[in-house]
Amino acid sequence: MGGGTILERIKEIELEIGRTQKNKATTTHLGSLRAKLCKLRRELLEPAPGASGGGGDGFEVSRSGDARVALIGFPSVGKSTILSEFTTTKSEVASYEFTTLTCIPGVLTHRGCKVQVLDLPGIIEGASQGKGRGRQVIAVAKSADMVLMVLDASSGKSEEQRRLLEHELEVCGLRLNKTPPNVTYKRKATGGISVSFTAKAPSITEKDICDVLHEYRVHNADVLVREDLTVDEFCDVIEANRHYVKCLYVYNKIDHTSIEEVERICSQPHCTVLSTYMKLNYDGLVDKVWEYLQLVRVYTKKRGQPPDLTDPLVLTAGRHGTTVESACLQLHKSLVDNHDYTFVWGASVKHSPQRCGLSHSLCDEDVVQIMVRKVASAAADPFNKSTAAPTQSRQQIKKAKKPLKS
Ligand SMILES: Nc1nc2c(ncn2[C@@H]2O[C@H](COP(=O)(O)OP(=O)(O)OP(=O)(O)O)[C@@H](O)[C@H]2O)c(=O)[nH]1
Ligand SMILES: [K+]
Ligand SMILES: [Mg+2]
Repeated sequence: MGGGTILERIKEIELEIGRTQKNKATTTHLGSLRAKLCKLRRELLEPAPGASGGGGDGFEVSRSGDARVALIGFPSVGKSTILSEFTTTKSEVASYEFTTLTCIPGVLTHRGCKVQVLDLPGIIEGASQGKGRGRQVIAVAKSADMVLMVLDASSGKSEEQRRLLEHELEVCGLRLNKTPPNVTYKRKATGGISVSFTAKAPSITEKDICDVLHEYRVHNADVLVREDLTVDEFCDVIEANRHYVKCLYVYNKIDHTSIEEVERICSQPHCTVLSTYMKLNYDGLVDKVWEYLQLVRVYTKKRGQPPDLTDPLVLTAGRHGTTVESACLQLHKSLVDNHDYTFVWGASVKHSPQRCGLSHSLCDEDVVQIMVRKVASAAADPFNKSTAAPTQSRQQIKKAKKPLKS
């Protein structure tokens, strides 16, 4: 035990987990094996100190547009065809595998938003361990707001390939269509371990949590569990570097499958079908992507004028949030510092317009008129460029307004 390469040790532990029957007597052992596995996988992914880290030839494509979608899939499932059909960029399409060797960006414009779509080389089993260009591809997937996992519905291997790819992404710290566990974990300097539950959690016990913490050599920490979670998910909380990404499974080439198969696919969650040959379900795919990205378009308006409906601010729930504050930040930081209130029209308010504070959550197609505090001679209209934005900070203003107590 303990010897061999990281990969060999991972294999060994996976085998042992497979061999160990799950029962009361073995839960501690299984928990500690799981935690060990998590640690080893992290070691595998983190380049050794001093090593180049497999970098250098990563696909650094700069982020542009309002959201980023990555096309992930085995070779020749039709990723480049999709990029070429749905964006104005043409990516080379061919019947042989590994046609695409690098990351090719395109832009999909929908409802006034620009979505960056990235075509990528095909990945295969073992990608997470550096097979092919797997690691670079997965690094791009991590940077995306959404993954389109493209599968070949005509191959008869789509389900197997899907499981393999899910495993590769999982091993690299991606969590598809999951939300971060609702657990607070705080390390401390002293005081030992304290675990409390505010919800029933049949999948994990206090002892499991203590065992995992012990494995991570954590001896002082507060843990508050607010929902049920597994030991693996608790390891995710400790590792704290997981990427929670939406994933839509796109079964392409349905021109080569039966109606029954199409029906089977469509009845599964997070799945849609496509045929680029017969141009089938293009609108369905774009609608799904739009639904998953949950982009919030916010139109700004100046006092006494109609809103500007041509150029929305686009907010994303995952990346920067969808509050009035996020909208202000996209325009200028001073709008947050000097924010007085914002008039909001639209679905996020009961009465239109409604005065809202910075923490108010906006909905798609809301209209906002941001009002800043009147400070000295500066005007309240942030969109009027002829009047300089107030330079005093909120604290300064508060101080100035506070009557002196004695
Ligand atoms: N029957 C059928 N074939 C398709 C469809 N979409 C793409 N193809 C074909 O599938 C083959 C592979 O397409 P590509 O777009 O190059 O696939 P890829 O996933 O980008 O492949 P790599 O870059 O090699 O990973 C090409 O011969 C395409 O013409 C489809 O909807 N139906
Ligand atoms: K190909
Ligand atoms: Mg390609």
